[in-house]
Parts: sequence; C-alpha cells; structure tokens
Amino acid sequence: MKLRLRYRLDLVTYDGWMDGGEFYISISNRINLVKQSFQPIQDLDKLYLLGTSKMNQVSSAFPVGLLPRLMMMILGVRFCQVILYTTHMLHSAFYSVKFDDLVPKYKMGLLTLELKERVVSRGSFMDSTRSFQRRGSFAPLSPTQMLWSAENGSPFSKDDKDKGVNVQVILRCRPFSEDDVRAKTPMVVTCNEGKREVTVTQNTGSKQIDKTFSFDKVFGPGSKQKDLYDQVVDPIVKEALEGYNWTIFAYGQTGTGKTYTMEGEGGKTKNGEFHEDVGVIPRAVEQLFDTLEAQNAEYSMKVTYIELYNEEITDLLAPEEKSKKPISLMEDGKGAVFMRGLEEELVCSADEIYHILEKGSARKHTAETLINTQSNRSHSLFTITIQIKEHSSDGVEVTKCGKLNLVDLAGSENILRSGAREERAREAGEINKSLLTLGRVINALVEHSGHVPYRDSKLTRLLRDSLGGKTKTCIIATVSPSINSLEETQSTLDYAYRAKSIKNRPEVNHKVTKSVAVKDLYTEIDSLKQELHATREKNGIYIPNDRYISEEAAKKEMTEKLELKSKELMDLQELLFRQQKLTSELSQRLENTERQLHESRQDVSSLKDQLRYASESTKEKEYLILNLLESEKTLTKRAVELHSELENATSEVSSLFAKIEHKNHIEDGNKVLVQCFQTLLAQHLEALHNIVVTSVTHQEQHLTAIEGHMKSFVSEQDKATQGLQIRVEKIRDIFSGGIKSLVEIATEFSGNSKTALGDINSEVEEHSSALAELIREASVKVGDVLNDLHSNLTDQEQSIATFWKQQHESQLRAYQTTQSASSVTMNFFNTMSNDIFRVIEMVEDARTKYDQQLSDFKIKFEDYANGEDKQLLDKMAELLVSSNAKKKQLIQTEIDAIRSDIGSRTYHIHRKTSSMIALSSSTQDEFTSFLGKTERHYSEDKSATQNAKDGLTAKLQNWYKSSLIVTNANGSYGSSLII
Ligand SMILES: Nc1ncnc2c1ncn2[C@@H]1O[C@H](COP(=O)(O)OP(=O)(O)OP(=O)(O)O)[C@@H](O)[C@H]1O
Repeated sequence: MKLRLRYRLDLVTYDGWMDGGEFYISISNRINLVKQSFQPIQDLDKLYLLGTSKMNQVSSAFPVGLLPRLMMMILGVRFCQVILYTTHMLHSAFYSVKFDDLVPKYKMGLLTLELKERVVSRGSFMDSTRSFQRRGSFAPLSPTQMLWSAENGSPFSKDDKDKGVNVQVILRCRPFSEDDVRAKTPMVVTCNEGKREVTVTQNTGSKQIDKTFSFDKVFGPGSKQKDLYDQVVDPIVKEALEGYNWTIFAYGQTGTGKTYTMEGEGGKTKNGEFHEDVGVIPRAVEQLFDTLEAQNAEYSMKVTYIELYNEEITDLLAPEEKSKKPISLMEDGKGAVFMRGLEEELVCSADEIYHILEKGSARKHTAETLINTQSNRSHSLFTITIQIKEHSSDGVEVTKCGKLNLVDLAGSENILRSGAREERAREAGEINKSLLTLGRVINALVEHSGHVPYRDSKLTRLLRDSLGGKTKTCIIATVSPSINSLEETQSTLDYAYRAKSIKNRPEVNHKVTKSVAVKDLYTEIDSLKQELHATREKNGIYIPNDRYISEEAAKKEMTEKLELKSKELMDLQELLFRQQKLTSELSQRLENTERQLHESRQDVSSLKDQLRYASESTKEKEYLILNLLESEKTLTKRAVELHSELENATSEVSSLFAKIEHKNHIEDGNKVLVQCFQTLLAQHLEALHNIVVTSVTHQEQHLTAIEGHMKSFVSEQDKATQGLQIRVEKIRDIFSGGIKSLVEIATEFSGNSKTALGDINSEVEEHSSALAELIREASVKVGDVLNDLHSNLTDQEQSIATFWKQQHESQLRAYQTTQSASSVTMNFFNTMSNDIFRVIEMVEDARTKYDQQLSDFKIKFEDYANGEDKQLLDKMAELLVSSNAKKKQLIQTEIDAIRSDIGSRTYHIHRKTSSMIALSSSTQDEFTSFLGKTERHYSEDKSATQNAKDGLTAKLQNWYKSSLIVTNANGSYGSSLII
C-alpha cells in the first residue's frame, strides 16, 4: 500500500453551542508556531470540508465558500495561525489543537492550528472518514470514551493514566414531574443514549435552534437507577478497590435529581434486594462490601460525612455536642487539603453505612422551594476510604488504599424561579457563589490558565484533588426536560461540556507494607506523646534528642537546599529577566496581533453586517419577488377584468353611439319636420300678416270712410246747427222785439188800468202760448234732429264696435293660433334641447366614467409598477421596469386610443349637438323676434285702432255733450220763460 503524507487541520473549541451565533474565521500570517518543513498542503480543503460537513450544528453556521478561501489563504501563507472567535464554537472534535489564549469576554478562543504530520494511507483515512459519517455526528471518541469501552471494563487504560485522563461527564435527564405532565409542559431536551448526545431545542421567534452536546454517557428520562449504576459507577468502585481515588459528584439545577441519583429513594426489599429507586451511594457501599467479602480480603473501611453550608463545614457524623463546631480546612505542605478534627467512623457492614447515611442525611440543611419540596441547601460529601491488606509477589504484606468521594451538590438555582426569599435567598446566593467558583475553576482548568481559583471557595478547595488533581472524577450532570428550566439546562450542559476537557493525572495510592505503616503510626504516636508531655509540663518545648538531631540534619539539608535554591533563584531571575524581555516582545506582538485582530474583527463585523444586510435584502427581494409574482397574477387578473370591463364599455359605447345615431336620425327627422313646420309657419304667418295688413288697410279705408262720413255729418250738423242758430237768433230777435213791445205796451198801459192788465195778460198768454208752441215745435224739431244724430251716431258706434269686435276677434284668433303654434314649437324645441342635454350628459357621464375607470386602472397599475420597481432586484427591476414601461406604454396607447376615440366621438356629438343647439336657439331667437314683432305689430295696431277709436269716441262724446248742453240750454231757457 502506497503511503502518503497528509496534513491534518483540526479545529477544536473549548465551548459548547452558545446561542446559535455566527462563526467567523480570520487569518493572520503568524507562521512561527508551525514547523517550516511542511510540504504544501494537498487535499486539505477536502479534509477540512469533510470535517466540517460532519459538524451537524456548525455546518449550518459555517459560512459556505469561506473554506476554499481559507484554504487559499492557508496555502498562500503556507502555515498560519487561525484565530477563531465565535459565540458558537465548534464541536470538540480532535485533540491536536491547543488553546493559546482565551478571552472570555468575547467568548473568543485563540486557536493555534498546528498542521500535524500524519502518515496515513488513503484507504485507512477514507475508512475513518466513513466511520464518522456513519456515526452521523462529528463527535469522535474522546480518550475517556475510548477507555470506557475497554474490554476489561475499566474506564482507563494504563497508557492514558500516564497522560492524564479527562473528567468523565455523564448526563442524566430526569422525567417530567407530575406537575409538568399536568401542565403539559413542552419538552426541550432530547436524549440520544446511543449517540451519547443531548439536544436542546430553543425557539426564538420563527427560528428553531437545536444545540447538541455529546457526553461520555447519556441517560434519558426513562433510564433506571440500576442502568446508571451498572454503566457508570460499577467500574469506578472497581477502580477504587484497585487503590484509586475517585470522586463522583452530581451537579445540576435544583430539583433535577441529584439527591435522587446519589442517594435515591426506598431501601431494600424483603428479599434483600434494592428498591429500584435506590441511588449510587447505597449501591456502591453494597458493591464494596460484596467485592471485599467475595475476595475474602482483609480490609478496613472508614467513612466521613460532611456538609458545606454557607461556607462552613459541618461534620455530620460528629456527636451532637461537637456537631455545631465548624470544621476548619487545612492544607499540608504539599497542597493537599485535610480537615482537622473530622470524625472518621470505622464501618464493618453495609448496614452500618446505611445507618450513618440516614443519621447524616437527617442533619442536612434542607428546605422546601417552589421547585423542590425537599431541596438540599448545602453540599454534602460522603467519603469512603478503603484499606485492603494484600501480599506482594515477594510475600510482603502491603496495604492498598482507595477512596471514593460521593458528592451531592446543592442545586444551582435561579433565585427568582425557585421562590427563595430572605434566608433561602441568602443560602441560594452562597450556593450559587460556590458553584460559580466551581465553574471558574473548571474554566481555568479547561483554558489552562496559570491560576486556578481553588481557594476562592471551600467547595473548590475540597474538590481540588478531583479537579485537575490526582483523583479521578466523574460528574453526573442532571437536567430537566421541561421548557421552564431551559436556561438552567443550557447552563448545566455548558458547564458539563466544558468540564469534559479537564484532565486529571490519577495515581494509584502507594501501597504501604504493614511494618512501615505500623512504624509510621508508632512514630506519630511517640511524637504526639512527647508534645503532650511538653504541653503538660508547660516547661518550654521539649524536643527529643533523636528528633533534635534529625531536625538539625534537616535544617542543614535545608540550608544547603536553600543555597542551591538561591543559586537557582539567581538563574531563574536571569531567566525571568529574559522571559520578561520575551514577554514584552510577545506583548508587543500580542498588541499587534490584537490590533490586527481588532481590525479583522471590524472587517468581520462589517462583513457580518454586509452579510446580514445581503441576506436580509435577499430575503426581502425573495419576498418581493413572491409578492411581485402574486401582484402580477392579480394584475393579470385585474387586466382580464379590466379587459372585459373595457369590452363591456366598448359595447356600451357602441350602443351609446347607436343611440346617438338613432337620436341623430330622429333629430334629422325633427329637423325636416321643423323645416316643414317653419315653412308652414312662415306661410301661415305670411298669410296672417297679409290678413292683418289687408285688415289694417280695410280698417284704414273704413276709418277714412267713417272719417269722411263723420266729416260730412259734422259739416251737415254744423250747417244745421248754424241754420238752427240763425233761426234761434231770429226767434230771439223776434222774442226780444215782442218783449220790448210788450214791455212798452206794459209800460204804456201800466199806469192806465188794471183791467187792461187782464187783457194784456191774456194777450201775453196768447203770445206766450204761441211762443211756447213755437219753441216746442222748434225743440221737437231739434230733438228730432238730435235723435236722428244720436241714432246716426249710435249706428256709427255700433258698426265701429262690430267692426272692432270683428277685428279684435280675428286678431285674437290669429294671435291665439300664433301663440299655440309658438308654444308647440317652443315645447318641441325645449324637449329637443332637453333631449340633447340629456344625451350630452349621458355621453359626458359615460366619458367621465370611462375616464375615471381608465385613470383608476392607470393609477393602480402605476402604483403596482412603482412599488414593484422600487423593490425588485436590480436586474429584475430593469427587466420589470422595461416590461412595465412597455405595459404602461401599451396600456397608455390603448387608453389614449380609447380616449381619443371617445374624445373624437364626443367632440363629434358635441359639434352636432352644439350646432343643433345653435340652430334651435337661432330658430328660437328668430321665432321669438318674429313673435315679438308680431306682438309689437299687433299691439301697435291695437293701440292705433284703440287710439283711433278712443279719439273718435272722444270726439263724438264731446260733440254729443256739447249738443246736449245746447239742447238743455234751449230747454231751460224755454222753461224759465214758461215760469
Ligand atoms: N430520574 C428520576 N426519576 C424519577 N424521579 C426523579 C428523578 N430525578 C428526580 N426525581 C424526583 O424529583 C424530585 C427532586 O429530586 P431531588 O431532590 O433529587 O433533586 P435535587 O437535584 O437533589 O434538588 P436540590 O438541589 O434542590 O436538592 C424528587 O422527588 C425525586 O424523586
């Protein structure tokens, strides 16, 4: 098989899935960290892509297309440092990359990617790749896992013990509580026991973010206590019996089953078997005793049970009077922690331990919270130390010492959610503080920080050896599947996931021979006795001689050592100086790098913004395209509707045109009729005019004749009057002569005799009667003449009146005929103009309606088009703009054509109607003026006739009056005479 050189680029992170954030890579060309002797990288992209494609979670966040670029850059600079800063770290995959630095503030890991030289065959590499693919997730086995499945059942192989082993992390998810079941709380945790993966599902708005964590073992809600024990604790107990120190601690939110897992519930059944809810501690105790008994070993077992409450350690096994005294935590010279005055109880059977556990548990600080009815308010540490006597191969008796620390931590809790108040809240604060320190210690260990803050809390001081020390550690992280605990679950998973990277360097406790152990004990007892004696004597400090000698020797040795150390110190100081120089150089470089990093970060953030913007705009555009398509659909639909409406409108317009034509036709008929009527009217009017003219001439003639008659009559009358006047004058003369003679006679005869008076009187009487007779005759004659005149005048008057009446009647008839004719004509014209106006209105309405519709359509279309124009992709926009323009143009031309058609038609109609209106109005005017003229003529004629009549009548009346006066005057004169 042909061997090829391969270089492998592995990415590792210290972190789990933080919050589905983005993932960025920037490259600086710091090449000093990598060997120069590497060959150009071949197939690296493939490997790399291969790697990332398997990272289920990451691949979605990993910008596609970046990898080839990254490859190019890597190839360009040959070797490089990849700076990875992310809130969404890659899955821990390979262990070939180390962290240089960590900047927790930014959750940033500065990774040095070492291109490691590996000699692999193509075939075997591909095989391993395939095996990853089959696994379906990018979670290769960690060394711990590999050891876990070792054939001998032991979780560690001998080789790995030398290298250091990772803290083993087990994840246990409890089932839903009854309350959760009742409330139908959604489940957010999914356990895949086969793949050893836990997935947390988080819904943020419309997005669902799944975060998957892999652990050394995963136990789902349905898992049994026995399963967990058999798979996890059983091998640990075996190792403890081998002489290893083991710590198992339960870590998790309050109420998630830490105590349930560690201690469990229920005891032994009647047949001596454990109840299925019994937890790790009783089972481990049982296993220890069973194994030791089975091995028939000589052993001793001691237990301690302490509680750490509010940073105070209490011995749960101490007698009552001592139990209130807090235990102080001490450190020996080598940094090992021990507790002074702690009660160690020797136990000989499992039952004893159960009893002790019960006793201790009863003393623990517990309280009810909203989440857990019996919540541990303290951390408890139950330690079992086993010493087993053995015989070495050379027959020497040795003692093997194993230790099992079983820790039940207090629950990490959200004070608000757990409902803790006052004392409980203070407790919770303390608990959270110590757990926080635990988290910081884990971080420091994972990040390989120089300083690990063990001393910041008693809990971490107690667990010091289990975290990065010689003790092997197994963390059982407990979570709840409920959505209500999502935040805490994520935090627990995060911690647990980090803790996976902590490495311990376990050592088997030295096996001491019995004699050495006894000797040690004797020496200790002796020195203690001497110290006691000296204290009792209060006599200064007594030091035994051999102790003095040994101490002196030790002092001397120490002085030598000190000298050596001071020399070393000098060297170290020099080294320190060099280091400081180097550090300053490095810090300079670091500054540069940081600057570059900052720049890169800015680039990245701007790129991120651009990307976000681009993706947003793409989304927007996609959305717009969708909308556009939809709007196009609606537009098409609308266009079809409009088209049909347009067709309807066209048919309506054509029907309107037909109507208009019909109307025109009628109007033409009407016009002809009007013309006929006009000619007829003109003829009639002419005839009427002629009649009026002839009647006027007749009247004039008649009047002239009457005037002549009247004149002759008047002259005759004048003549007769003159004759009558003359006769009257004559008569007067006669009368006056007679009167005179009578007066003379009277005067002659007045003085003579009264008798003669009688004669005279009778004579006078004769004369008077003759005169009266004469006057009577004359007046009869005058009366006859006057009567004749009067009858004559009456006749004249009657004939004039009759003529007048006839004239009046004929004129009235003519007037009435003309009036009725004009009113008919006027009505006709009015109706016609009304009809025309109605037609115009209809046409106007139709035109406005179509105009409105068309402009609405145009506006709508333009709106759509404008909206679309703005939002479309550039190309799409161009295309659409042109297509819109075309459409608009098409529609515009269509609209224009329709408009112009309608306009021309309307104009045509307008012209026709206006000409008709003009014609009708001119005809009307003409007719009105003609009527006016006729009326004027008529009224002139009438007034002239009336004047003539009035004048004649007045003349006649005057004449008659004067005649009457004369007649009356004559009458009165005669009567006065008679008187
Ligand atoms: N895996 C499980 N199966 C069945 N019941 C469980 C499981 N885990 C927890 N419970 C039940 O949930 C309740 C709370 O569990 P437990 O007291 O062990 O929680 P805790 O984590 O120790 O809480 P705290 O930190 O407050 O002490 C108990 O009634 C227990 O019976």
